[in-house]
Amino acid sequence: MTQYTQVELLTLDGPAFRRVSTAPPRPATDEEIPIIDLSAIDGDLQAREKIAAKVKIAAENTGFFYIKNHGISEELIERALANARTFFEQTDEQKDLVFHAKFKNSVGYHGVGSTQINQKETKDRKETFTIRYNPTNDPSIPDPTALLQNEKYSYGGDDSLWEGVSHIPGFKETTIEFWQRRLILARKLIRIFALALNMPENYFDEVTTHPGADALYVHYPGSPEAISQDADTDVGIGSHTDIQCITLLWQDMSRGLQVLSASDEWLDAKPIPGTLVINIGDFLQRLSNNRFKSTVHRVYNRKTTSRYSMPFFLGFNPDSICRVVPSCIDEEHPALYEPITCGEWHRDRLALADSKGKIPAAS
Ligand SMILES: O=C(O)CCC(=O)C(=O)O
Ligand SMILES: [Fe+2]
Repeated sequence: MTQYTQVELLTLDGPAFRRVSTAPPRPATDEEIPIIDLSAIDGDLQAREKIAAKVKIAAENTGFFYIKNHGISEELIERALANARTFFEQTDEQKDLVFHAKFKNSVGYHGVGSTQINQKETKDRKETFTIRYNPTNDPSIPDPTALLQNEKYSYGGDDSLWEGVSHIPGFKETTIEFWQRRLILARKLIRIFALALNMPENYFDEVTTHPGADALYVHYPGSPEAISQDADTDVGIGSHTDIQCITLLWQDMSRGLQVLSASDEWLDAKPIPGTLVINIGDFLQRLSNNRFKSTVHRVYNRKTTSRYSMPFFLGFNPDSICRVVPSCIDEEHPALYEPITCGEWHRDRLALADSKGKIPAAS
């Protein structure tokens, strides 16, 4: 008989609990985590509606899917990965040149065990390098000056962040280029999500002009020997949901990403070459009146070798008030949530994690 335990999650309304089977993770079926082909995304509306129909099913089911033919070149991804490796292979002193506490908004370096995304589990066994939205790098912003003058959008400490990694050839250029390509792709995807919510495809355009856009390099070190069950730094990243709208994740071939299925079982979200993993975050779940699922996931790297991943988190403009999407409201489904800005939401969620004594590295 299936046995269950519970995962406890931090939410602004107090702790939330999710039932989860104690069985080891199993492979996901093609329905549970489908592969969606984006080759027609720049075609006509009808082609995008077809993609949206597939995204809708995935969003209402597991909340995770893979995308292929997403338009970001393997060459750029390999170049970004090489930079991530070079960065993490440095000495602690070199990595601390970009120690997060030197900058605003937690950008820069967080060391292994310095974060704990799930307070009921163990410290995260990962180190990260984080950048956030910077209007100067956004190809769709004609004049970033006005935005930069506003504290809310100001990236803060940008130049000094790049100074701390300037000894790594091409690091800044490649990191920004990869961020830009994902920002462009994320904006296309959010249009697909608008269609999937039965709204016009430009519905979210006005809230993605200067959106939250956090990009991380993540290194999960290998463990020299099997990690004992009671070690206090065990998992790669504990069970959690992402905070903002959608996540675009590149993962290497190590495996270790596990996703909680609609039937409360852990699924292996195995790496598939040429794909990115897309998942929905809490803010989009909220705007969809819980129609689209922000799904619990975690990473276990219990191998002796390193695992690398490169997530990108899209939010909406930090200052735009967002309300539950009208198509998700009817007499039987009244709006479950008040309007709120994504910035406030993100800040409160990060502060909640911080109040538990652990500074989150983003997401
Ligand atoms: O490293 C991964 O594969 C996933 C990381 C993740 O879930 C996160 O950073 O929110
Ligand atoms: Fe995540």
